[in-house]
Amino acid sequence: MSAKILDGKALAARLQTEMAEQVQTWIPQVGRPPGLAVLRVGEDPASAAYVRGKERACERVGMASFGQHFSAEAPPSQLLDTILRLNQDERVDGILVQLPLPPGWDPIPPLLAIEPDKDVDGLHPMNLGRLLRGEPGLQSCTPLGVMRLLQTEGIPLSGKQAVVVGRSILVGKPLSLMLLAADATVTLAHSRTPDLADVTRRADIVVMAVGKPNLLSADMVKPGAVVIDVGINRTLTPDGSSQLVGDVCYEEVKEVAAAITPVPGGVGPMTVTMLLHNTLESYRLRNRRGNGCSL
Ligand SMILES: NC(=O)C1=CN([C@@H]2O[C@H](COP(=O)(O)OP(=O)(O)OC[C@H]3O[C@@H](n4cnc5c(N)ncnc54)[C@H](OP(=O)(O)O)[C@@H]3O)[C@@H](O)[C@H]2O)C=CC1
Ligand SMILES: Nc1nc(=O)c2c([nH]1)NC[C@@H]1CN(c3ccc(C(=O)N[C@@H](CCC(=O)O)C(=O)O)cc3)C=[N+]21
Ligand SMILES: [Mg+2]
Repeated sequence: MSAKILDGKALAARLQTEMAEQVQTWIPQVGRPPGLAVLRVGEDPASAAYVRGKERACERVGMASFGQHFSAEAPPSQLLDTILRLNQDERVDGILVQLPLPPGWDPIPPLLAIEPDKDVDGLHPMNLGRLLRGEPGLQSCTPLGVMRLLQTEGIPLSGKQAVVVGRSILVGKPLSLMLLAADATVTLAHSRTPDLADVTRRADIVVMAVGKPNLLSADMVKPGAVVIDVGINRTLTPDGSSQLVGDVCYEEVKEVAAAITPVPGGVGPMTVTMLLHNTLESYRLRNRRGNGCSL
């Protein structure tokens, strides 16, 4: 038996089409499109590619993008001043700082400077606190994309054993809180987990968010489990071309799992889509207040 392929790319395309239609109906009521500002520092080629992808997606659904790029040698106060200006800019609904920042740049001051209502990456302590408390607020895009994919595919979470491998503030930790809120029993594993296979073999749902190719092999997966691969790794094939792979031995795990996300085409496109979703949510909240329109 071969696993059902969870097609994040197709779901992302569908959701983006819906959002594009909503944007077109709301622009006349609000008098402007939703706006997203993506801030990038330094010359990391992967970050540059992600930011391009986000800006393209923005334009596809009719949102305005207000990207800015800073040199790694620029004073960090330039980034902070820009954030404070964007906080006040009525055309901007979402602000995000692409991570990681270059060596020597502390991500905490910019993350704290972003107005929580415009924090579409969900990384401000206010929004992380809301997530922890189970209150409404902007939530991190990748975990949100994973949850949306699971829900759309009708995968039950309540009472299930969920194992998340990787405990970053961007992915693993917030995702474990969302799975917990959906009534899964959650285990959060990491590099100091002594016997990872023993932990993952108990799981009904395994999420890999590490950044190590082939870390999850078929013998580590319970037959019939659902496997979500968040990992994005660029590797070289024997013939020297570059290839994108996740954290899962995809070919062998898909023979034991009930369902699996591919890389590319799984979680990645959902991340970008949830960024647009958060920006739209922020736009609606900002324009609902007081002025009698029905967003
Ligand atoms: N598809 C998408 O949309 C996205 C993909 N990614 C990708 O997901 C991956 C994870 O990203 P991110 O969370 O930012 O990464 P981080 O590097 O911040 O975190 C990696 C986590 O993996 C853990 N880890 C490392 N080695 C092992 C191991 N051998 N066994 C178990 N756990 C291990 C680390 O443990 P410890 O805490 O002990 O160090 C850490 O918690 C990357 O490949 C990244 O590119 C990220 C964001 C979005
Ligand atoms: N502040 C911040 N927020 C982030 O959300 C954030 C970040 N920093 N830093 C880096 C990670 C990584 N990330 C991805 C986004 C899209 C794809 C994506 O679209 N992937 C496609 C393939 C893209 C390709 O071909 O290169 C796919 O998996 O199908 C992947 C990874 C967001 N991140
Ligand atoms: Mg993917």
